[in-house]
Amino acid sequence: MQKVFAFFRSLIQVTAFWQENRIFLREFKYFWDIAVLAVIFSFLGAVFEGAALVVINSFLQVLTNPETTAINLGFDWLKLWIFSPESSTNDRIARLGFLVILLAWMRSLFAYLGPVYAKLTDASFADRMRKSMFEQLVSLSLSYYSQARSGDLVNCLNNEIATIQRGFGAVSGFAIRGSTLIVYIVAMFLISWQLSLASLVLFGMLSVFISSFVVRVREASFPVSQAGGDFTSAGIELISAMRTIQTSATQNFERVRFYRVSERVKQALFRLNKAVDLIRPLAEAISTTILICVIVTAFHVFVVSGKLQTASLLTFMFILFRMMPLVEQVNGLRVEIGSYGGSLAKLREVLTTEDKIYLKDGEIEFTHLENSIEFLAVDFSYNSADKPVLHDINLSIKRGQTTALVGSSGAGKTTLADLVPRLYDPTSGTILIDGVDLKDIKISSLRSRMAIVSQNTFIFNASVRYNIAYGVDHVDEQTLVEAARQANALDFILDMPQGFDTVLGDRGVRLSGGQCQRIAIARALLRKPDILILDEATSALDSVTERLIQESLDRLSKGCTVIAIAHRLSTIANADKVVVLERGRIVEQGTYQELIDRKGALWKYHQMQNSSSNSENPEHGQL
Ligand SMILES: Nc1ncnc2c1ncn2[C@@H]1O[C@H](COP(=O)(O)OP(=O)(O)OP(=O)(O)O)[C@@H](O)[C@H]1O
Repeated sequence: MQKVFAFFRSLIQVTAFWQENRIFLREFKYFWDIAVLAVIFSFLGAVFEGAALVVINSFLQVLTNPETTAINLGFDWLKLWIFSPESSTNDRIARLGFLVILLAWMRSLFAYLGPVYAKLTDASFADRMRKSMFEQLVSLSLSYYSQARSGDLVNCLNNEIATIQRGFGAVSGFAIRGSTLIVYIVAMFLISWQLSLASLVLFGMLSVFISSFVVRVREASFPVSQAGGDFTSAGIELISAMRTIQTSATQNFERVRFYRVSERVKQALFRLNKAVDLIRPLAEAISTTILICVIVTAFHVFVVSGKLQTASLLTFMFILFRMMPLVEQVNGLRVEIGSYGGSLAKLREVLTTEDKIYLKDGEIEFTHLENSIEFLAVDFSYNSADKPVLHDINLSIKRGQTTALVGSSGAGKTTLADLVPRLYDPTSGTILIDGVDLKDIKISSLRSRMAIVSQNTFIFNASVRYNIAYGVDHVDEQTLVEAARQANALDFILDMPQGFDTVLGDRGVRLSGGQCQRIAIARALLRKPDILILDEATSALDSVTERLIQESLDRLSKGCTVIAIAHRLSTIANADKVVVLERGRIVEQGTYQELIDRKGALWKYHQMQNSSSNSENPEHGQL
């Protein structure tokens, strides 16, 4: 039996449909039971509808010809109950009427349950898609984000998934209406196979005709997704850059740009809708023509010649009339499903794993640094097509020491520091941590023992409490207050309207640069890191704030192994080791005094900063 299952599974897996859509289809395993119930309920609804039609046919026949008993109800016991010899005509009509009512109520019950479960299936599918997107986004290497547009990703999360949910709804609607249609067809065949065959051939031709439009609609859906991504990007950029836009008085320039993207969305949607909307009226006109032709032919050929009773023709027409909107809906849904092609392609592009870089997790738990972190002949480039950003880095970072990275802007200091928490993997060479390859260490254990304090610390639009305790479980009030105190942040937090419960706004807009940094330091203090990466602020702070921050950084650094990215030489005079980088290469390393005495690169920076601070321009006092 298992072999049979395996055979079918492999058969399904090699089909082109599975290959193209497996990213979506495999999600079924999470909600297959709901999907199965939706299909069963919908099918039962269709079965009861078909049964009601057969009984209505009998009901009409008995009404028009009360003496008749030559009626096929499918079950002998049912026929015996309705047409029992002692029953009067009134009894038969009443029993048939009761049966019609019962079947109609059963149909209504399942016509309710079917769509409810179908919609739950759609919602479960969208839920799975959102969760898959999350899993994909958090497991990708950061280098992916250097190339991806955040607008495209937000558009996928928001609009494309909602669109696909509608598409999935269309598929289940297609299945539900399709199964009802099958039941109608069976009922039609029971009345007259000749008429049914003729109708089927005609409706089949209509279906083939519509297929050519589905292709056109699918093609028109791709520009809609592209324009949607462009528009979301433009929207995100507009809101994030509002300060720059207002201060640079570029509203007019931005208006032209924004209007142009919005216009592109309108045009793409117009072209898609033009293709979609053409089909319905066309299909309606063709269906009506088919219907009238079938009725006229049926009347002349079958009723006049006595091959079909008037009651049966009436029922046949009744079924055909009920079938017409269904046929239109099924065809409409086919077109609609085609229109989701662009969204499916976009989501597939994001969720595909084969063409993306992931960091393979290691297995060894990291608890603390015992000896050193060693960089051995490390090269790194952000993308294989780009030039390397780091070349032949050989460096030893000793436990408990402060290693300062110095160099001009773009020299590669941040990139080098980012390799330690494994935000990226070296393109070649190795990084060892206490002799173990960094790639063999469990990433979460490594990162949980590290803290990064940088000028770009992300502040969440949540309370001060949430921002400081971020990523640490169960922090009591006393520890929280103490961390804020140590970070010299307590005074300004208590001055805020709701103290630790004050919400800080998007990206911490309600905080000054210096306050953001102190929140970041408090966050790092709570983590009690073993390894600390400090990316010093390049923006000038007033001397009081600078002293407060330096003080809190000194407290934070105590007992840690520190990698400090320095922009002002004054902050690294006490470092155990200074590493000077130029264009991605280490040009010298040693203690601060050794390098100054050597009169090399650091000495040149030293001279530059001295002369610029003498010229009283603090901006020039930085590397
Ligand atoms: N995410 C990225 N994708 C592609 N290239 C990048 C990325 N981040 C940085 N770079 C490039 O890598 C080089 C080194 O950048 P890095 O940020 O490491 O320099 P830095 O020395 O820290 O500079 P700064 O002092 O200005 O912060 C630069 O040329 C930069 O353009």
